[in-house]
Amino acid sequence: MPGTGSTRGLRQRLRKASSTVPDSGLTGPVDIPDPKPADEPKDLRARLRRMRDAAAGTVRGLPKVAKLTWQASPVMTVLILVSTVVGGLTPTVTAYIAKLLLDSVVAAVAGHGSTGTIVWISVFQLGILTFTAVSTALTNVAQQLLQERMTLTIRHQVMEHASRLDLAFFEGSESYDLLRQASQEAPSRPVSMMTSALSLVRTAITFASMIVLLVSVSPLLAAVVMVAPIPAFVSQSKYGARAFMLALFVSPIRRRMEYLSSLVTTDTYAKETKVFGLGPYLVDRFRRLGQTYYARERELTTTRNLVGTAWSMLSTVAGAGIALYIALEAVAGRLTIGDLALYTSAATAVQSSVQGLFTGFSGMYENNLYLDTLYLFLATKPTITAPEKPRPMPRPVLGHVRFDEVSFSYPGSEERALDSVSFEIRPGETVAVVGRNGAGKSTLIKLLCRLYDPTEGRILLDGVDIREFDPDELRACMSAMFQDYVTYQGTAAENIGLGQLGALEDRARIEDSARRAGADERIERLPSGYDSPLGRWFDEGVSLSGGEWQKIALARAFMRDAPILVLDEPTSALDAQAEHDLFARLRALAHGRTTLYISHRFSTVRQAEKILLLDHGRLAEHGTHEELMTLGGNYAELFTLQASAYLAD
Ligand SMILES: Nc1ncnc2c1ncn2[C@@H]1O[C@H](COP(=O)(O)OP(=O)(O)OP(=O)(O)O)[C@@H](O)[C@H]1O
Repeated sequence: MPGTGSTRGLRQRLRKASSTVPDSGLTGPVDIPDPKPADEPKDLRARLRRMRDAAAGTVRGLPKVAKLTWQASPVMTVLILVSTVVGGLTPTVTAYIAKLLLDSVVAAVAGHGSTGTIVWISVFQLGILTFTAVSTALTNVAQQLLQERMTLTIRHQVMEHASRLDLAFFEGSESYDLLRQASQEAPSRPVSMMTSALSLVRTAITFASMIVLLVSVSPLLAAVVMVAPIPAFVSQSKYGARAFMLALFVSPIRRRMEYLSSLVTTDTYAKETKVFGLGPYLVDRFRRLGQTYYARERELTTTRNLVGTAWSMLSTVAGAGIALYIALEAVAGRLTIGDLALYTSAATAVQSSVQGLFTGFSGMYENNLYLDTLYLFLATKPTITAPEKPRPMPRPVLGHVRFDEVSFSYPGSEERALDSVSFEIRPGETVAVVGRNGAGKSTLIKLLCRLYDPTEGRILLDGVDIREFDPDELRACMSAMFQDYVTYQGTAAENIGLGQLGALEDRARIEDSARRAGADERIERLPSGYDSPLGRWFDEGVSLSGGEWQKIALARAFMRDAPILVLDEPTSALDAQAEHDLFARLRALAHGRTTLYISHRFSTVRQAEKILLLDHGRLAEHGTHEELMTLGGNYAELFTLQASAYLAD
């Protein structure tokens, strides 16, 4: 099996697996590479060496899991441990009792044994069986409860950690897989890992105790039992590694299939898929991907099982020969009938132990891989944190903003989204940011809210570098509405109230914010007013129009009585009247607070006290509308372009 579970190795494997299918699934080939790894070990020794490495990596992962399990419930952990040891010894004890029983029956038949002994052995056998049944039931209960508890604990940890991570983590494409796996796949893994590890221990105990028992009866038998499963072992080790590689290759294919499926089955995409007639095409792509995936899986599963069976037939034939030999030995009186029975059950138990060792081990290996993603996720540290001694926020915050030679590139990108941008916004000023698509307007806002830190330069609030404040406190003095605002599946009141958690239940304030955003009239017409559920998750949820949703998002931004207000295209979905009304109100609303808004509509832009024009990340022009028009530059050109569209003739 490939490599150990080091963090770097895991990242590489994840990347390699996702790069096996370069296309999005929408076009391109639908093939899956042959799961036969290029560096597949050629001989048994190499395979064993690789397995040993993998085992070492997997075993290293155990202490962490044991700690997690112990933290979740010490009692259940002990219960499971005890039952594992007991469970491991049971087959051996049962086989030995069966041998004793047979021998005493034979002795009694021959006339030199007592029925009393037989009764005692039977009672003992019943005791063992009852004990096994009870301990199995208890283990199942403990395992299920532990599973639930661990899943909750880990999901809680993942959520808590995710809520602390930077925006960069969520916007980066590499982190996507990590977050998905950590939140969806990992929570159930620690218990599975423990279960696999314990079943491995149980199997090992059975194996060892059987061998010890057999050695005491006949060392030759013990040797035979150990040698017989080797062929099966060989084939398992070969195909186990391939199955793992296939699972790794298949995971990106499955993700693409999920995506294709969601395009056809999700309401948000339904309009486009219907109008563009994409349905049959997407369904066909899904089908073809599914077929390839199935063909690979079928090939491997069939070969694995057929070859595996052929090899284990060797074991079976050898086993049958030996059974015959032992039977003859028993007839000759050199072994007892009990020994014969013992050999039969031992051979079966050891054979299935070998199988169990593999299943247990590959289970652990796989679980460990997922757990690595969990640890990797939990080890991701946010970079935007409060300094050791954060500077207290000024009281009151005046809202004096200064960008000082600010440059910024997104992580992993060479291009500068902002390039040496310097400007100043005086307290209470209303500033509009304009520029073509991709000019860096939204980026500027993200930096101001400290969702990212500048690569160079600094941003000052009331004369202090914003990195000196606690980011949470800084954000508490800002309110924002983003381009891709959230439409919460909640009531109208909740949708607005979430803008200021402390006032989530403050109906008067919520209604006031709605009024300021121009959302009040629509909300009052809803069946249950502010208590009407919005969105389609609810049976009676109301579907709002794009503009109506935007007004709700604006109302949420107005909930906060913040000295700095940031709005990214606040009127993109509003009708002309609503936009006009909003800006009329905004002037009153913005009074005394610094307001920064992005807009492509020059009718609203011209009302700002200052206009910043970004061009390819650089601040190309700034000034009032009149100043920029007189300048006759880019702004004047864009403004005239838009205005001329209205005055075509
Ligand atoms: N999360 C991100 N990771 C990498 N690059 C990004 C990211 N977000 C934006 N960019 C890039 O940064 C540049 C500026 O993007 P930004 O969103 O600031 O533009 P914008 O002026 O707001 O555009 P628009 O008018 O279309 O909203 C773009 O070239 C974009 O491709």
